[in-house]
Amino acid sequence: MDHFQYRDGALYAEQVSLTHLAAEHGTPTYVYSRATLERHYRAFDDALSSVPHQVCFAVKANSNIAVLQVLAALGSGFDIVSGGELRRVLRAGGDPAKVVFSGVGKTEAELRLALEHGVGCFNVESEYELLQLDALAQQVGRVASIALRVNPDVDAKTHPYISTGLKQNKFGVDLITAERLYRHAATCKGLKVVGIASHIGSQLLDVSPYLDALDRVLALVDRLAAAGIVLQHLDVGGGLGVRYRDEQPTEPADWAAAFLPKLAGRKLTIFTEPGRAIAGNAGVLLTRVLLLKPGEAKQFAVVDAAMNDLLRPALYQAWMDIVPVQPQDRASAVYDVVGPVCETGDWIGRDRELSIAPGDLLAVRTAGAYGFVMSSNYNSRGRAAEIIVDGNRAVVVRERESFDDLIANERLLDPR
Ligand SMILES: Cc1ncc(COP(=O)(O)O)c(C=O)c1O
Ligand SMILES: N[C@@H](CCCC[NH3+])C(=O)O
Repeated sequence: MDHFQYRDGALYAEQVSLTHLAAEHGTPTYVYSRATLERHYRAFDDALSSVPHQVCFAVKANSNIAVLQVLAALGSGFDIVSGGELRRVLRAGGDPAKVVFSGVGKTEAELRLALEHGVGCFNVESEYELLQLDALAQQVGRVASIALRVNPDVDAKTHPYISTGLKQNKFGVDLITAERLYRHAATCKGLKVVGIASHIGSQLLDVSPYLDALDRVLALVDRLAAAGIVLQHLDVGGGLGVRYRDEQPTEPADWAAAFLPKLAGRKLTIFTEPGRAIAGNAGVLLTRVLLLKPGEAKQFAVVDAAMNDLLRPALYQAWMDIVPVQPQDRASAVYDVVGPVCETGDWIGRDRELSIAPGDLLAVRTAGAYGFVMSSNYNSRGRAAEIIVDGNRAVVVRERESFDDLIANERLLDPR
């Protein structure tokens, strides 16, 4: 359920007409709903309410500063993967003590920044990082709280590009190595061992890979405890899927009910890092039909949003729902909905039956996660505007990039 609903024949975000938003602010534009963000955050918070826990929103899914601000105000922590994401969290009023810092390639500058701001936990993903962090922490006179991100080698049964918990994936360290590294970390002056983390992939529709991963991780937790290394928290990662078409994703309450019994008898605070399940259905991408172009094999609807605005279809062949904002009663046809970018792979949807004409406004649904954040300036296109709706109010959080913005930081060679 989300707060994008039809009323009197037109699509609204909460109480705001998307037709009006597009008329006033242009397209392509991402629109987010505060109420949906809040409801999804609460679904995770409530699902874990029987145990000590911390929900850490995965900033990579949607790093819009107002989105982060809404979540921070609800008490959310954040899962970050770069210094840039840390800056955004701080700017949005997030508490660095509730931040977990994941990532396979943290730079020295990023580690220093995170140490300086006292992030809650470094989710360490390699031996190199562990040793580097210990040295840096000692250098700056701090102690870094750490978890090792373990790679439990389970098949999350998702798209290969978004599976992260198989041994052929670059993420985390295997369980045997992790045990050795924990024993070493326990002796390091710059480190405090506090937890363990695992994240096996994204857009997971079934809880069984989660449960398999958890069994392997808990076996390590118990082996460590027997060796005197007692962990305080278990970070189960994110990854719960959403419905793009007809998927039946597991709800947070059912997901929690499935795994919480496994923790009985252990005193572990649960961390989770959902991104898509919180932000996905909280956003749409508004785009206008530029023209209709009949071809010999296909009819094309050329719209003003392209793969630079929404990469998921081109990158993962992802199916995203495309709906008219003001459906009209006229003949329909089957179109490939494509953007203006000079790539055959630049499509938003294929073989879609739509009743549209040039100038019509379309909404790509479930675009609140991995939408704007994956956008680029390819073909020197300015990035889309971002608006957040709160009841009957709409706030432009980020203006559309102008052509001037695009070249503002570029320099010409001195004349010869
Ligand atoms: C370490 C980590 N945590 C959390 C997430 C968020 O995943 P999702 O948006 O699928 O919940 C990801 C992305 O897959 C990730 O790599
Ligand atoms: N960008 C991906 C998810 C990436 C998950 C990050 N580890 C998507 O759109 O589905």
